Amino acid sequence: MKEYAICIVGGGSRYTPDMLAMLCNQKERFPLRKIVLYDNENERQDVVGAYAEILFKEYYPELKELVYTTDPDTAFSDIDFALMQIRAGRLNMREQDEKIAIKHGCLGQETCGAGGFAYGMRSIPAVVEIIKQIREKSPECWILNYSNPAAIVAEATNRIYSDDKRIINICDMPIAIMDMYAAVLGKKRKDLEPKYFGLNHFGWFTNIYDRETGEDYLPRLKEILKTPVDVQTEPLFQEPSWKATFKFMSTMIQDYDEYLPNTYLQYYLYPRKMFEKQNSDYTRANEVMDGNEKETYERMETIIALGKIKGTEFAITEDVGCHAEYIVDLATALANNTKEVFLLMTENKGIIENLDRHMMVEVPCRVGSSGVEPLVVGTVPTFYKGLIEQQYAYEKLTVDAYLEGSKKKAMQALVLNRTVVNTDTAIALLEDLIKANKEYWRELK
Ligand SMILES: NC(=O)c1ccc[n+]([C@@H]2O[C@H](COP(=O)([O-])OP(=O)(O)OC[C@H]3O[C@@H](n4cnc5c(N)ncnc54)[C@H](O)[C@@H]3O)[C@@H](O)[C@H]2O)c1
Ligand SMILES: O=P(O)(O)OC[C@H]1O[C@H](O[C@H]2[C@H](O)[C@@H](O)[C@@H](O)O[C@@H]2CO)[C@H](O)[C@@H](O)[C@@H]1O
Ligand SMILES: [Mn+2]
Repeated sequence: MKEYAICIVGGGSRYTPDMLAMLCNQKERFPLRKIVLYDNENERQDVVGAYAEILFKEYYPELKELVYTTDPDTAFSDIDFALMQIRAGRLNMREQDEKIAIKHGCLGQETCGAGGFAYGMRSIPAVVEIIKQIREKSPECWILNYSNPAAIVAEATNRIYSDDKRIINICDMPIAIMDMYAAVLGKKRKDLEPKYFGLNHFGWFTNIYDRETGEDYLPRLKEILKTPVDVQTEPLFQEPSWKATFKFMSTMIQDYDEYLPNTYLQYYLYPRKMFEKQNSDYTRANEVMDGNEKETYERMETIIALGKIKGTEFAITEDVGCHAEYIVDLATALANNTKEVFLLMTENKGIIENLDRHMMVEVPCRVGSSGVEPLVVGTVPTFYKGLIEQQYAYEKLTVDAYLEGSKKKAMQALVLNRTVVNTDTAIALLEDLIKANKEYWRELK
């Protein structure tokens, strides 16, 4: 079996340790000769790198090469896959995004509304530059992007690298939701086959079929989920904000009982309610910095001090979470031509007949060694069409604003976002976001 070389871009991410564990677990199916970790911050990369040395010595002795570096030329030479998970501006800029939006009476959220807009304007140049550097060194490698806001990054990369069919944008939220469906049905996620349409963080499940019997569980799931369920599928979901998100799904299903919504629709369909729930002094960024990020780094530092993982409480298990699992499954499908179906972002091209052909939709796609083949959806009803078109216009205008350096388009994008709406708010918000993002955004005129 061919052995591959992969690079994790944003190697200092709090998601990297689980991804590395997943690569160890999957070595039979997806054998590797080289793993590269690349980050633009030395201090972070060195910690994850030192942790990876211990992990691979114990769990992946067959691996020929581990490289951890902040040099892009070293990182991107001779690789078959780049898994990208950068956070331009890190979590302290996420905190700014959230708090500036709240100050203006809007929802403060990482990927939705004004926060997602600000993050998008930082992510586009960073991701575009990294892709350019990767293509100089490894023109054929698969680039699998998780970096958020994925909808905006996908729109930008599709416009800027329109001929490059080896860039794939992916999100784990739909499968995290499917893990929850599987749990309440007493099944495994891989027993289920979804039909889904929409944009990233803005979509609906229309059917959940049993892969073996063909039964559609959607009616049963709607009944079950009208009552809030306590989701236990990921340790992270025990945090108060995730608990509240999954709990709120029941309200959405009671109000809209046609399809099953992505959790992120709560922000667009109930922006006032979501705004009222926020704590302007302590947002999700604070929760993550004080919680998951800190714990992840402390865990790696403890392991480095111990010098071992096996035989300790940190020994890796089969279950390393769906974020890592999904991206490694996707890489495996590309490498081994498995033709598995994934929910991915892809150019519409008629898959959803009554929507713009160039829209970056999130739909089921078959994946094999020749790439991504989206599966037909058909037409979508007026309510969903209206919502999607407005949200896509916001995403498109955000990318236009970046490409043209246009303040007018930036303002128009914000007005179109259902979490902002008012023109005076959009203008004031934009001024504050420009000031906060001086170091990251191109100049808007
Ligand atoms: N698509 C999805 O469903 C999904 C799911 C989870 C996380 N994410 C995304 O994954 C990313 C990582 O999240 P996190 O919470 O681990 O963030 P993090 O801040 O812990 O890690 C991101 C890493 O990227 C590095 N980085 C930033 N800019 C860089 C650049 N230009 N070049 C190289 N490295 C750079 C940072 O130094 C940091 O170590 C974010 O974009 C997040 O939104 C996406
Ligand atoms: O607030 P955060 O940073 O904890 O999460 C924001 C991300 O939420 C989704 O990803 C989930 C994922 O669905 C879940 O399975 C698990 O792996 O945790 C992730 C969050 O930490 C969402 O899809 C991402 O785009 C968000 O960045
Ligand atoms: Mn996502």
